[in-house]
Amino acid sequence: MDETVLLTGAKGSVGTAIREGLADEYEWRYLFHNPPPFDPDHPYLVGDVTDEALVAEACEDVGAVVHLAGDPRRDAPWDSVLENNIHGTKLLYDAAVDAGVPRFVFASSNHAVGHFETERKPDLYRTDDDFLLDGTELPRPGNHYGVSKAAGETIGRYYHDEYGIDVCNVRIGNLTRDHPPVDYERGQAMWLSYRDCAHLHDCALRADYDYEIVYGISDNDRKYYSLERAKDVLGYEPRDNSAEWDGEKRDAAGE
Ligand SMILES: NC(=O)C1=CN([C@@H]2O[C@H](COP(=O)(O)OP(=O)(O)OC[C@H]3O[C@@H](n4cnc5c(N)ncnc54)[C@H](O)[C@@H]3O)[C@@H](O)[C@H]2O)C=CC1
Ligand SMILES: O=C1O[C@H](COP(=O)(O)O)[C@@H](O)[C@H](O)[C@H]1O
Repeated sequence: MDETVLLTGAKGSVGTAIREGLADEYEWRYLFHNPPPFDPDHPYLVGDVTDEALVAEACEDVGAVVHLAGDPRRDAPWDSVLENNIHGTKLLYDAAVDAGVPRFVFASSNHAVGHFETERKPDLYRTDDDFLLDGTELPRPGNHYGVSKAAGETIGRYYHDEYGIDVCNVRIGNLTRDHPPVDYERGQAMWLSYRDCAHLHDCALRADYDYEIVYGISDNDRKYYSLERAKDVLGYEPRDNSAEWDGEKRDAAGE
């Protein structure tokens, strides 16, 4: 893509994985919540996604938005997710369609479907359990934060149907740098490595689709989220698998 790509939440963990992995692939415009404590390698704006004038400026002459900004806490209070996640996402969609942006990639979450786990855990976190969610299921949020992510997906559905903007919702699992979460079966089932995170977002910026919900995890043996949609529609080719880690990385033979 030759046009500028707006990346909100650019200083956060997911933003860092994308900036580090795809720095040279796009003409980025970063949106930081606060002045960054480093010298960014691309132009940037500073402010809040609920600032309508700021997001209008941020979306000018943009070919795609990757929207990560929000309160990521699983126990985030309702006031915060309502303002930062739901209202902020709605305002950014408004700005994007007003500016004629053709594509919007939204950071959804595993917590949008968290209550599918309630009657199945801990078995579904284990390799010998066949249960898989594939993105066609209705949301079953596990907390108010998950409600806000399901709302973000639905806001995108509306803006896609009403205005024709391409939308990809990435239900991100558990992003951790260098290795999967230790002593945390759920986290190992939904681990997303930094390089797979960058690659998945690269795919979401390049592929052809209309409205999509995909799971954003590495190809973990323990997974209970299907990767078929991400692979078939986006061309995602994950390279990591939490099963290859046991304190340190093991080779394919498990040694
Ligand atoms: N890290 C993970 O494993 C997962 C992350 N996600 C989602 O991905 C996105 C990024 O998450 P992380 O990078 O982990 O979080 P983070 O907290 O590291 O980064 C989020 C960034 O958004 C900014 N932000 C928050 N509210 C804002 C607002 N109103 N206006 C402008 N900027 C604002 C924060 O200052 C922060 O820099 C979030 O939407 C989160 O819900 C979803 C699933 C898993
Ligand atoms: O949506 C998110 O999910 C991940 C994984 O959830 P957890 O409850 O197993 O930690 C979380 O780490 C991240 O902060 C959150 O935004």
